[in-house]
Amino acid sequence: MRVVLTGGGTGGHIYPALAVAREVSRQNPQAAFLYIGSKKGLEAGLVPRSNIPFQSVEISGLKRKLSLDNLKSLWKFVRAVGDAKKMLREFKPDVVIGTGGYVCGPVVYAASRLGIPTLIHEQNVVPGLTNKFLSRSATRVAVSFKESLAHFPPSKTVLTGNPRATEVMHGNAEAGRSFLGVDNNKKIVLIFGGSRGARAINEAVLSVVTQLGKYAETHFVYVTGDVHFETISAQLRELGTLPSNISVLPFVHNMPDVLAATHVLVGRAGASTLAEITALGVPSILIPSPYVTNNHQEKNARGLERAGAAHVIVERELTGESLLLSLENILANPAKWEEMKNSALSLGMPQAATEIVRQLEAITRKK
Ligand SMILES: CC(=O)N[C@H]1[C@@H](OP(=O)(O)OP(=O)(O)OC[C@H]2O[C@@H](n3ccc(=O)[nH]c3=O)[C@H](O)[C@@H]2O)O[C@H](CO)[C@@H](O)[C@@H]1O
Repeated sequence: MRVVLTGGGTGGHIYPALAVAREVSRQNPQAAFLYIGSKKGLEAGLVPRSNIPFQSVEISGLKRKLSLDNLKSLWKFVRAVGDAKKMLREFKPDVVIGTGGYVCGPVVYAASRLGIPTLIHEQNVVPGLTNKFLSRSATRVAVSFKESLAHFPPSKTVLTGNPRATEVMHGNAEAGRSFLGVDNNKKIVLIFGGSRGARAINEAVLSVVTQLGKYAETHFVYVTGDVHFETISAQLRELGTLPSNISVLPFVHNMPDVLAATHVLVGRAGASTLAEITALGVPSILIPSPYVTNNHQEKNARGLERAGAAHVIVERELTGESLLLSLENILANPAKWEEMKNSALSLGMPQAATEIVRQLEAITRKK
């Protein structure tokens, strides 16, 4: 099978595409892949690490108001469709998979124009603009939540879940612990603010970081996000020596292993993160980003909270103290932790990638 993947901007769009690629490879070791992304998105750095060839088209997002910038974006879109068609004619894929973000637009659209079967995957409850636009021409639409079914044409839309759920099931807790240098007798609390890091979470953690030493049975893995790492490191240096039960990292590239070893997650409520922690049954404290379309992260997070899998702190109420209080509530209460774990597991869809590959096979056979 020859597969073109596209999706970009943030990890939440890129990792699902890579997870589908890995599942295709597991089932079909001869499969060949090409990833088409944007040089400006995180995909330009993340995709080459996974040994999938990467090519780029130039694209920018549309603003909601009519403007000169929008005309430029439209022109870029038309040019990117032309560039994508050339790449597709050369690679000759059997199927094209788009996982959201602006860059998917021209690539999936070009594939449809060339008569190549396409599948788009939507990670969020409320679909992004690009996927809404593409759903008219795509062969199949795969969604992560049943609430999203109503946003897409019923005849071609299926509920699969998010393929990252399957990916993290292949993680190895021992490998995660050994990567972090944490032995078996400590519980791991993992803190990260989505794929780009989150200033508000970083500030809350910084304000209480020197107090973390008192939780001697716990190891804190504090992931700042690449762009924030230098600033945070400088601020931490000013605070003097850090407690020994904390590691500070810019980004984690082996998240399935690290998550498999995680006892409690503190983080944003991006769709892929939630798919991962529900598949594994990791209790969480979620601080949804208020800076996203339709406040969709809070909707994602409240779903977990209603099920009893997470505690939600809205960003305006986030302080170092509110975070510690909420953490203590879980760490000091094993029965509550167990309950949250089981509630998270009840929401998990660990077969998602397998189901998506089944859909891919169905649409390529129909070609
Ligand atoms: C601010 C913003 O626009 N956020 C959106 C973006 O989030 P974002 O990309 O932050 O969110 P997600 O939580 O969906 O995905 C993050 C992915 O990056 C991985 N990861 C993260 C940190 C790290 O150090 N290493 C690592 O591998 C996570 O394990 C996960 O697989 O896309 C999501 C999926 O469309 C949306 O739900 C989010 O609302």
